[in-house]
Amino acid sequence: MGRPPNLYSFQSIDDELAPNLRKYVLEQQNEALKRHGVFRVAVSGGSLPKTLAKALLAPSSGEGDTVEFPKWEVFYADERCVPLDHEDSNHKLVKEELLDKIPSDMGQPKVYPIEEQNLENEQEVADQYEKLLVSIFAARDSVKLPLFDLILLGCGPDGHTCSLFPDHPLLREQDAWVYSISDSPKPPSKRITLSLPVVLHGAKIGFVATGGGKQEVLKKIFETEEGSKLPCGLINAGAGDKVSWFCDSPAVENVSFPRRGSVM
Ligand SMILES: O=C1O[C@H](COP(=O)(O)O)[C@@H](O)[C@H](O)[C@H]1O
Repeated sequence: MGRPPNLYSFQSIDDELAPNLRKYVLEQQNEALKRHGVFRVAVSGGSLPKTLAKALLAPSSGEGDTVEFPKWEVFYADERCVPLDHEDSNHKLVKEELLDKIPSDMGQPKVYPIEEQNLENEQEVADQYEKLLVSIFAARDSVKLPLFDLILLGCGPDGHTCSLFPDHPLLREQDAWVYSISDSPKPPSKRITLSLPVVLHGAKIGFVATGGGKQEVLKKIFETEEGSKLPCGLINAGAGDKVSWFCDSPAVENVSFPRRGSVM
């Protein structure tokens, strides 16, 4: 590993974590817009969308602090193979927590959910999503991997992220951009997920992990050999300082890993 990941710890989610997450996301947005006029971001489900909404729906404080939603392209880091209005759908969650709450004068991002045909065939869903990514990320030139400007991830209490689970054979897969999983230890069992190489290739990777329920796994990830082999640990090891963790105090109370101050 080159330089270590950035670990931020905040006392309050509303007053500190969310404004810092906003600053971080908008830094990536502004850089991406300068680079290629579009901001391509992959988002997760779980607890992330709620915190992300707190960050992004706050009023702008001036230049450089504007969320330019119409220039965003939103993809899913993982998705469950269920209809888009099913309560297990990550898209439904992101829609309800964030997209539906965007004031109309801000405009909407372009969102890329999974296709709803053939949901019973998870491999088909993964293939369709990969085809979509190829049409966008490899429209002009062939590329080995899609380059997301930002990938926003959660961390499960078992150290999983996206739908990449501890000790699962998917962690060793290198060839496809999107994989299906039919034996997810966390229900629902059928899902699709970005591959580990795709996540590691992201320009920036931001984790959001909050609450005391994450403390044990974060201690493991940041302090132990065993934890460095968990999916989140593999991303820390493989992507180094491209990775930033946004945590609250209860999540990292006993984690002895150097913290950074604020993003500001
Ligand atoms: O199943 C999933 O879990 C992870 C972690 O969720 P959290 O609630 O512990 O933050 C999430 O990032 C992923 O998108 C989701 O499908």
